[in-house]
Amino acid sequence: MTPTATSNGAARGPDDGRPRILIPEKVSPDGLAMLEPHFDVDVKLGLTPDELISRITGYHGLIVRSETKVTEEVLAAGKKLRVVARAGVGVDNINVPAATSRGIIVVNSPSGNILAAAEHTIALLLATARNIGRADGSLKQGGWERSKLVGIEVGRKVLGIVGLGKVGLNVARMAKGLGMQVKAVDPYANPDMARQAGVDLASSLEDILPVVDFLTIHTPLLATTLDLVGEDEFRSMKRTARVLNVARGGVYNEAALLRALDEGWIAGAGIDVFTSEPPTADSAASQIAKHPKVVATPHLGASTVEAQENVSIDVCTQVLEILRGGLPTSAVNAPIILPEEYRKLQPFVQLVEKMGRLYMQHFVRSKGGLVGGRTFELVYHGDLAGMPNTKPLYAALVKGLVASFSETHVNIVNATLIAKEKGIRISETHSHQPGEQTYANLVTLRAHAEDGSGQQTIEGYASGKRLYISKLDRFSATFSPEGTMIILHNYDEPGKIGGVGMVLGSHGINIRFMQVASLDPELKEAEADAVKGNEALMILGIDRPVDEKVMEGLRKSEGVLDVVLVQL
Ligand SMILES: NC(=O)c1ccc[n+]([C@@H]2O[C@H](COP(=O)([O-])OP(=O)(O)OC[C@H]3O[C@@H](n4cnc5c(N)ncnc54)[C@H](O)[C@@H]3O)[C@@H](O)[C@H]2O)c1
Ligand SMILES: O=C(O)[C@H](O)COP(=O)(O)O
Repeated sequence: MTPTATSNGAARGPDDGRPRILIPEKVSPDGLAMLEPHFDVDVKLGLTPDELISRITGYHGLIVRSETKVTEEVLAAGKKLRVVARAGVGVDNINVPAATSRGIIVVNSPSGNILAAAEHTIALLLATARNIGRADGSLKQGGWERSKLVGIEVGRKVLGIVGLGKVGLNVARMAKGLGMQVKAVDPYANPDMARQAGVDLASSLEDILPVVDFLTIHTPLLATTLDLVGEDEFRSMKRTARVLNVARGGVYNEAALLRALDEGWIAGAGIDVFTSEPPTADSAASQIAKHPKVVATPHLGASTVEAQENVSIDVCTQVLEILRGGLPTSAVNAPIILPEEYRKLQPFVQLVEKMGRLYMQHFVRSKGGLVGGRTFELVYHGDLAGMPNTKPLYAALVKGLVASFSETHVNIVNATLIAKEKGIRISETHSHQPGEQTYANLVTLRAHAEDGSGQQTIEGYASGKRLYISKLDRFSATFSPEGTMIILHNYDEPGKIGGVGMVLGSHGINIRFMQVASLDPELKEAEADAVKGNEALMILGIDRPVDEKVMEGLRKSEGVLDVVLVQL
């Protein structure tokens, strides 16, 4: 085969035994210099998707930024690929599940560019306030427009931040330095950090929209944050307000943003990211980019010399480590369990992650707030209590809890750090109480309310590879935490099952299984007098997700106290 040129100018053949790394985007040389003594590093800019597919065979590592689409086809063609590194945060351009199924580790740099992204947000904030883009454009065209381009001051104005994570918190600190008042919405923000940064935490987006002069979103793009701000939200803002997006295209609905600008519901926008990049001709994204009330940049949030050095060193260190057989520090998809512990703990890792997800979906959503707080206790019984290393179970709980509100990828390496960042406290108890032999391999998850008002409990166990939930709050049950489920809290009276079956049947929804969980026998006696009849939980496994109409129908069924849709 023809030798390929390496980034340090040397020419080597691909078969000389050294691992090979392909870099199809501009990545800072600082990290690459660490790789070059050990591997063949090929920088090949401007590859088409087909060229990438045909070239990737024979490479052990691939390092990309946001432009390269690492599709299933690319991964399938990369027969020798062991690692895909994202020199940045977002991995939305990488098919992570396909990488996982092929055992390819995906790593990123979660913090290397956050300062750059925060500073870019502030740059857009000031540019929208002072019409910098239009003024610069007009002057370059020979104009001298002063009276048309009078701006506003940002000092003493209100900045609303949605998503007070790494970037959001830095934006908040910088905005305070500009003399702004900062209000933030983030159900999982760390209140201590918010207080220290001088940020008022609000309970909902609706609360802040009418009062903010600027709004900036710093959440990941998830199902729950797609179109977070649409027509209704824009209409509820001040007509003088301006919005900023240095997160991901899609957190503001682009069609709604265009209307809001055209019809004067808001005064302007500073936009760095779009749903398609570069925006396709005539799309809402391209009209926004060209709009006179918009200052637009081509996804430059992370494009500083310093940020590019940071992310390059971050990911190249990990590529080096992985290709030498070590563990990465920021793996997006690495197994959260080490091989030697895998066999014994694997079913429990899945169980505990599902218990975390069930907790977030059942208790948190059903009560409309974070009633259970962030203090958790994991109790291991039976054989599990004797396991010396339960770190994978701890990591699995953090993963299950944060999955519903963050795209942060939790693994055994970063779980403690992420729990700390999110203000989640987890204690682990190895229960060796006598007489527990019958509870071999049982796990109890307890959530303690912050105000001391009580606790919620989920219990589960694994039998071989099968997982079961045996207790949900005050109710005893036996069901597999699998797929889509509806959990109804109801009075345990005759006729309930028929009523619920009718509602689901009328919408053509098949029931896969049904379980009635009754009040824990010990509680039953104590509570029997206090409640109107007995309460029960009805757990229905269904064949597909249902819409709000079905949920509303179930809520209206007689004797139903609460209904929650759970996806596990
Ligand atoms: N434009 C760029 O070049 C650039 C550079 C860096 C990061 N980013 C993007 O910025 C975003 C934020 O990055 P980060 O590092 O701060 O992430 P992060 O995970 O540290 O913070 C995200 C925060 O959003 C919160 N959140 C999630 N859902 C929410 C909701 N519905 N309402 C309110 N808050 C919610 C989470 O609790 C978390 O605190 C990511 O999408 C990232 O890809 C863009
Ligand atoms: O997710 C990120 O890290 C940013 O969006 C930056 O993307 P980039 O590396 O393509 O600049």
